[in-house]
Amino acid sequence: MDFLPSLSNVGAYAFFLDFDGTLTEIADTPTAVVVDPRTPAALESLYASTDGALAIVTGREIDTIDRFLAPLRLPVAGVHGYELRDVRGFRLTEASDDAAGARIEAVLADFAAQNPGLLLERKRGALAIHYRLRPELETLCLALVEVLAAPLSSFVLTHGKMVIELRLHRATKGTAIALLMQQPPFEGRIPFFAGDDATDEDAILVVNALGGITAKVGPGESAAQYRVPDVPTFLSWLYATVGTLEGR
Ligand SMILES: O=P(O)(O)OC[C@H]1O[C@H](O[C@H]2O[C@H](CO)[C@@H](O)[C@H](O)[C@H]2O)[C@H](O)[C@@H](O)[C@@H]1O
Repeated sequence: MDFLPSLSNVGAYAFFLDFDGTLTEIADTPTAVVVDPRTPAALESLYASTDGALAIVTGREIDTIDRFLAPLRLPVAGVHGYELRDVRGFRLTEASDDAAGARIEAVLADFAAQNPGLLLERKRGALAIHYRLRPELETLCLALVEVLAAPLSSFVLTHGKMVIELRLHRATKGTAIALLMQQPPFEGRIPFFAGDDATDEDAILVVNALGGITAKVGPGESAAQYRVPDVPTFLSWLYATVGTLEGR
């Protein structure tokens, strides 16, 4: 896989960027993430230069992204495409089985309480059990979530970076990008996506199919066209891209 080249004619693109592991380094816990102070300014500049064709596409809730990037408020596809904030405002893109989710949440909360270091992240439309501080519990966490999800056809289980997520909906980062690409200011542009994790592959497949550019940040198998070795290198690429725009 080639290294991500610099883009000419940046204004022709629609940018879709993952958050954790792409715009920020992975931290020990979801709340411990630190955003480089240059990043919101760079995103704001890219947003202006593309007439608003920039969205964060993330497993996080939109509110969480707003807090990390404050005071910047960008278009965001949150919880893997379940939440969407675009020119039409905020909406949920799919139905979710919240009643079954509440029953599973109770079991997982109990399990996390009995195993200090495990973190249960409750999101609108998803539950995530983080085992980064207790890596030896990976197999047990996976087995428990599989058992809980097995009787429920409406659930999707994904295994990310030291996290097992149970989605209560069928949206993906790919479906979110496909939706956004059908509306202004994204439509008619060349999609660009960068991401680092397993759930980003849904987005990479859609953007590849739309004739866009895809980049994988960090190691691991990917259908992306280009590779970026790590977060600092991706941020340098982003800052250089924005710097190029400002220097025009
Ligand atoms: O789609 P993303 O923006 O990449 O979000 C994916 C998940 O990111 C968060 O978890 C990951 O990052 C944490 C902070 O660096 C880390 O502690 C954890 O181990 C990672 O899995 C977030 O907490 C999840 O909700 C997102 O789905």
